[in-house]
Amino acid sequence: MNDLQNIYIIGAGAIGKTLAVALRLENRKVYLLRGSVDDGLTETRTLQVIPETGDTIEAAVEVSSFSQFSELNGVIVLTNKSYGNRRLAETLRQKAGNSPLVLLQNGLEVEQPFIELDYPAVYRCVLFVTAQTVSENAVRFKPVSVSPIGIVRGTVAGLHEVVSLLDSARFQFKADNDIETIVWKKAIINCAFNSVCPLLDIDNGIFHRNEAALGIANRIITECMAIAREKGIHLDAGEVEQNLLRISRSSDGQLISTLQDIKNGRETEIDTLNLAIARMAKGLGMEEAVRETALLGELTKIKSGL
Ligand SMILES: NC(=O)C1=CN([C@@H]2O[C@H](COP(=O)(O)OP(=O)(O)OC[C@H]3O[C@@H](n4cnc5c(N)ncnc54)[C@H](OP(=O)(O)O)[C@@H]3O)[C@@H](O)[C@H]2O)C=CC1
Ligand SMILES: CC(C)(CO)C(=O)C(=O)O
Repeated sequence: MNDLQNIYIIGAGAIGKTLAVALRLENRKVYLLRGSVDDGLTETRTLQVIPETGDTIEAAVEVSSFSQFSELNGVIVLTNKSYGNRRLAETLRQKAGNSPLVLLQNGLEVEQPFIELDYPAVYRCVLFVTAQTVSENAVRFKPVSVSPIGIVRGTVAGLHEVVSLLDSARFQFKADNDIETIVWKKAIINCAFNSVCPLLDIDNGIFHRNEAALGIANRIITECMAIAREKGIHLDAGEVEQNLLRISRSSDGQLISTLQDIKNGRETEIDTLNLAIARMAKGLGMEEAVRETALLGELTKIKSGL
């Protein structure tokens, strides 16, 4: 029997901590599990979430690791960086049983390792929030709009069940029946932000401040849309550009996660962004159509390894 009341959040980063606090404040049963380490420790930490306006909220959250659990019987929410998915898909397989997974991650093909290992229920979310770690137990958080969740593999009833378990006043979710289109739109925008900003070593505002940078973003949008079309996803280039500009204005001065990762010597998610587009293009015999997207991705990867 699956006890969906248990919510296991994997990855104690900016998003994982924020979600854990939002759910604890509604008395949900939350376990925050470390994604990159398994030190066998369990501790209760007081985590703080600092909004842009208004009062800081906080909650006591149990933080532990995989070896503390023989099974994860409930909803499993992935808030780890996408490059950890392949290893996590293997580590989790036995413990997860039939528990549904919800992926709160940027990028394309991030669900692939879980599909390959036959997880029975996989749901995908596109996050419309910004969260940044400010200290070990504090996160700055700005909800932009309600984050949609849709089905990769599962049922409509299952989708509504996970949405109602995760949705809360402070971190809102809704069910969406066309998540693939939203995933692509956001991923294309990230292909521009997560390569151009790190390569220029500049903040997210560059696209609304600099016409030449916006020109490069528009070429990336055009290239990626050609691949999206082949996958049956039809987007409007003008609308994607407007979304990119809106994010650029609203996050002026902020550094994109890939640039923060490079500055901190961590791996980046470029493999599930520009490099995922390049792999898909190769599979379709369309390498020439995505030359700039692929090149920017390769340069970003080189920069992260220097
Ligand atoms: N922050 C934001 O504003 C937004 C984030 N996103 C997406 O949400 C996801 C989470 O982002 P965010 O919380 O900001 O990222 P953080 O870097 O703050 O946290 C990610 C967590 O991933 C875990 N992790 C890192 N490496 C590995 C690994 N090799 N294997 C398993 N787990 C690992 C770590 O957990 P632990 O410390 O427990 O080991 C880490 O704390 C990403 O896909 C990001 O692109 C999307 C939109 C906005
Ligand atoms: C594009 C952006 C900045 C929007 O939140 C994002 O996805 C991120 O912070 O990783």
